[in-house]
Amino acid sequence: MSESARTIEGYKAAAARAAIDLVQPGMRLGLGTGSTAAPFVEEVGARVRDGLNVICVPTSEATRNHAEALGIPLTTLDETPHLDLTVDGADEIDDQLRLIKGGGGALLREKIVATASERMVVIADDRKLSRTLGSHPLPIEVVRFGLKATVQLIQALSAEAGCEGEIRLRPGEGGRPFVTDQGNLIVDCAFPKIAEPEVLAFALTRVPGVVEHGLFLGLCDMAIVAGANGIQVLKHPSA
Ligand SMILES: O=C(CO)[C@H](O)[C@H](O)COP(=O)(O)O
Repeated sequence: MSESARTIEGYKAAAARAAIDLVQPGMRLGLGTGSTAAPFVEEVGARVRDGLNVICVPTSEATRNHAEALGIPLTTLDETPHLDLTVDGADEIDDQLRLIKGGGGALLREKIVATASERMVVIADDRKLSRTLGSHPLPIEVVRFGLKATVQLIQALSAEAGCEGEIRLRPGEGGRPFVTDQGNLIVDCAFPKIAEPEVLAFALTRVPGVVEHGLFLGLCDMAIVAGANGIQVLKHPSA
């Protein structure tokens, strides 16, 4: 691993360590997905081994496997429909704590879990901060049926919402498309500048083949962002 990659991993771990201070005994937690959420899951696992009593809902099968291996008590939203806190990563964060998520393909469960939570806290390294969303392609989860028609409609309605760019089906292993935990596909939309995320989000709700999109708007209460100058905590104006 190069020096800069090691540094980025260090920032992710630092953000995860800072977030563990928000966890209180008895909490119902949502556990995010990705390389920044993973050290947070490790932190929760270490606290559980020390006797912390929490119950957690994972946002993906990968996180479920990780949490199970660490002995973290797990539940489901069917058993525990309301959570106290979800801690997750993000692909991009703007200054209003609007997010792009789904780089790891877990956006649907991540959005369901975040929405079921009293608070959502994002942990990230400072490369994820952005003045205007769009430096990371926007992932959209779509059903397999009618893929071409769905992509064309995403293209047309996104253009009306001021966003144009290449839309690619996310590749998976062995030349096959990537398949989400829900059995759907992901298309990644390279929209260089999403000036009005709410307008684009509304446009995408009009596409029947879209299951969910990776714009997380009004969901994130706080972002813990680590970088060369240490940790910065960004709070949503309403939090
Ligand atoms: O949305 C996600 C997974 O669907 C992740 O939170 C996002 O992709 C960030 O991942 P990482 O922490 O590995 O950069």
